Formats: sequence, C-alpha cells, structure tokens
Amino acid sequence: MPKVMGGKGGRWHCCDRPRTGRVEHMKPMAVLCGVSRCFRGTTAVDSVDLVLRPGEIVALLGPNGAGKSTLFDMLLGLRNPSAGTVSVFGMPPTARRARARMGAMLQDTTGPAGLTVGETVRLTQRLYPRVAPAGELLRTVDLDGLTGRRVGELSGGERQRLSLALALTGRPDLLVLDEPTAALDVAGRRRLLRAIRRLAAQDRSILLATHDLREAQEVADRVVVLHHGRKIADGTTAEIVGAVGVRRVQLRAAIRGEELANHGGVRSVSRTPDGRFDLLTTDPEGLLRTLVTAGHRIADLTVVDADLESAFVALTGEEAA
Ligand SMILES: Nc1ncnc2c1ncn2[C@@H]1O[C@H](COP(=O)(O)OP(=O)(O)OP(=O)(O)O)[C@@H](O)[C@H]1O
Repeated sequence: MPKVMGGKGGRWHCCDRPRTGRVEHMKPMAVLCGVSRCFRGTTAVDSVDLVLRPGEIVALLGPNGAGKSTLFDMLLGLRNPSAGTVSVFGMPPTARRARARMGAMLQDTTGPAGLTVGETVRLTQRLYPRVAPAGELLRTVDLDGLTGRRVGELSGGERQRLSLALALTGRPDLLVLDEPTAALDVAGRRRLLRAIRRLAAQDRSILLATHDLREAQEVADRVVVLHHGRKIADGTTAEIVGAVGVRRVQLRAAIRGEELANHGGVRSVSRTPDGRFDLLTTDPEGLLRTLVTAGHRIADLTVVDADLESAFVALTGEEAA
C-alpha cells in the first residue's frame, strides 16, 4: 500500500511545515503529536500527528472504524489518549479556556426533543463566555423561521442545521464537524458548505469528517486519510492524487476480473453500471499493452485522471461511500 506521506521515512512529524499557503506562518490552533488510543485490544488511533491552522478546512476521511470519531474525542478532550499529546490553543483540550474556543457538531447533538429551537440555542449560550446572538446563529443555518418549533418536530436536515448552530454558539476558533452534511438535501448541503467556507475565511479552523469524497474535494484545503487508526495520507487533493499516481481505466473485454487484478499496478477492479470493467491502475499503458498482446479485443475504452475518490480506493482498498 503506498504511503502518501512526506518527511523522513515516509511519515510526517507533527512539527513539519503544513502545506496550505497562506496559513503556514500562523500559529496552530491544535497540535496532535503521536496520538494513540487503545480499547481493550483494539488500537482505534495509532500514532497520529496532525496540525490544524487558522483558516484551514481539513477533511478527515477513512472507512468505517478508521478512528475518526476517536480522534475527534481526543481533540475535544472527551477522551484521553493512551499515548501522545493533544494541545489546543497551546493548552490541554480539557482546559476551560480551550473548551470555550471550540465548537463541535457530533452526531445527534441537538438536545432535548421537548425544547424549542430558540430555547435550545439560549440554553447552549449559557455554556460559553462569549456568544453569537441567537438570531444570527439561526440565520446562518437558515432556521430563523423555526425558532418556536420543538426540536423533536424538526426534520433530519433541520436537526442537522440546528446542531451546527449550537456548535457555532460560542463563536469557536476551532470547529469540529462529524459528517455535517449527512442528512441534508442538495440545497441544504450547498448552504452548509458555504457557511463552512465563510467561517474559514474568518480564520477559524475546521476539521470535518465525511464519507462524501466529492464534498471533501470541493470544500477542504487539506485532506487527511485514516485507515485502521493510522494516518496514511495528508495533503491537498492534488498532492494525494498525484502521489498515489493512479488512473481510471474503463473498458469491455472478454476476460475475468481476477486476471485484470493480477496485472502489476492494478489497485482495484469493479464494474460500471453498464457492465464495463472499472480499474484503478498506476500503469494504464502496460495494462493495455498486455491485453492487446494476449489477443484480447478491447471495446468502449476510456482512460481518465484519478480524482480523490479513486485515490482513496487505491490507498485503502475500500470503496468510497
Ligand atoms: N468505546 C469503545 N470501546 C471499544 N472499542 C471502541 C470504542 N470506541 C471505538 N472503538 C473501536 O475503535 C475503532 C475506531 O472507531 P471510531 O468510532 O473512532 O471509527 P470511525 O472512523 O469514527 O468510524 P465511523 O466512520 O463508522 O463512524 C473501531 O474498531 C471501533 O469498534
């Protein structure tokens, strides 16, 4: 499996320079250094280094069970690492002053179903020393028309947007979002991504976990991939795609998928909806030469540059959601 990692020995150290232009001279919002977390025999997070800087949107990708939520919990001070250190604004994440500057949208964090949207926001405001006005928060997430609606009567997408409003209540400098667009329709997703970009433009730092790789490619300055608890890639989409070096080849041929998978350079073989082979390979020319030399008739051939989704599949060996 290729490592898309820089630094000595193919691994980034937490003190290495970040790679996203304008933010690289700014003081980090958070630094995770060699962070691990074990649960009775399972290593959920394994020696992860991560630096989050102001104005950066970082997408955290990984298959189910890769360790994303556990990493979030340690960043937010909700769990202690088994090894390594977490520092947020130069403090432990459990420090009251650090907590006051963080906001989190974890899965299903909208509070009691019997409270109204307005009551929920006002209750959350009591937790922070500096707060955004309720009207502004609800406008940001397009819920200003639903102030009197009970939380239990909101749709899935509305609950999701309320959850973001609650995460923004304390005007956080560091925002942690766990699958923020999971229950949203296309328009809601667009609005939320726009809101996230606006926050980053105000020099907030945003770490978001998503299974939607197109969304990650669209919104993130940097992408971090976790697999079995380890960080296996960290960079811009272009850097990751370039380092993995795969291309997508689609074709029709009278051959078994296993034979294609055996060709050097082929990382995955699947089928398109119209029945063509869909291959990710680092060596498309070599593959086609081998097929032609072996006398296979190739039809409906396309070769395209890889995107983040292809790189993810090549890196993890798992299909994207
Ligand atoms: N409290 C716990 N006790 C035991 N094992 C745990 C606990 N929490 C997480 N794990 C395990 O740690 C691993 C990482 O889990 P985690 O929830 O961090 O992954 P994830 O990337 O967030 O997954 P998903 O995408 O499914 O939300 C999994 O194998 C999970 O079963």
